[in-house]
Amino acid sequence: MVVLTGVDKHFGDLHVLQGIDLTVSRGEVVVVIGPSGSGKSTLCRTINRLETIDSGTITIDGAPLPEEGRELARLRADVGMVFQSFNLFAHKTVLENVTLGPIKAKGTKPAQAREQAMALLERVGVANQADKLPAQLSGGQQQRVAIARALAMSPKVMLFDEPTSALDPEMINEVLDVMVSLAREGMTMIVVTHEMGFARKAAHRVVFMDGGQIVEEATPETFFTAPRSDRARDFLSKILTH
Ligand SMILES: Nc1ncnc2c1ncn2[C@@H]1O[C@H](COP(=O)(O)OP(=O)(O)OP(=O)(O)O)[C@@H](O)[C@H]1O
Repeated sequence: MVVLTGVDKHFGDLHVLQGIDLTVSRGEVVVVIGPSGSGKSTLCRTINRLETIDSGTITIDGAPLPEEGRELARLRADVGMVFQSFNLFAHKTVLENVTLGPIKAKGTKPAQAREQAMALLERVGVANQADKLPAQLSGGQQQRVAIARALAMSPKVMLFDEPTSALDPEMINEVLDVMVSLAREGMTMIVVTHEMGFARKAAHRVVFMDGGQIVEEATPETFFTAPRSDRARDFLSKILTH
């Protein structure tokens, strides 16, 4: 379970997160949407400790987020993150990209890490690309490798920050399908996306952010048919007409 209480964050004068309270239960899939600049990425990045917070608390299964050192490495293993840009090591093979984390952070033996990585690559449908370099793969395949890499650490929660927005349209579904299957397997997920099809299919809850605040939360069904706030209504009318 991920719990944020009163999380505040400034970038200089910009108050980018304003008292965020959010609880994500184990096995829950929360989709975060909102206009550009509303703080969605920053929210993800604070949960993964890529950004510090000014005040408030963030806990994962009851443990507060560590600041530094070995504990930070443990946290990085607890939180699997998938970014818009796949962030794979260009000069390592697909297989090495997936084995590296567990070998370094968890001390997993190479043979065991390889076996686990092959199973994960199979799960995301790219096992036949294991010996290639990332640049030899399509964007959709690279993003699926990035998902496998995040899963390799056996995370407690997976964060996705606009995972399909850098992809050509025909590759979006292959990545979303992997995410839907993870959701159905009971993975705890926080997903920043404007792919409303994913939200409808897999989300338990939609969280709408604007101006660094959570303005509204509801089930996808309620949110898409009857948003309560004017800001959410305006936002939905813009994205759904695109
Ligand atoms: N490292 C940083 N330094 C200064 N300002 C930042 C930094 N990162 C983000 N910001 C600003 O904080 C605000 C929120 O950014 P954030 O990326 O969290 O929003 P977002 O909702 O994810 O937007 P988008 O949908 O465009 O990715 C924006 O105004 C952004 O310019």
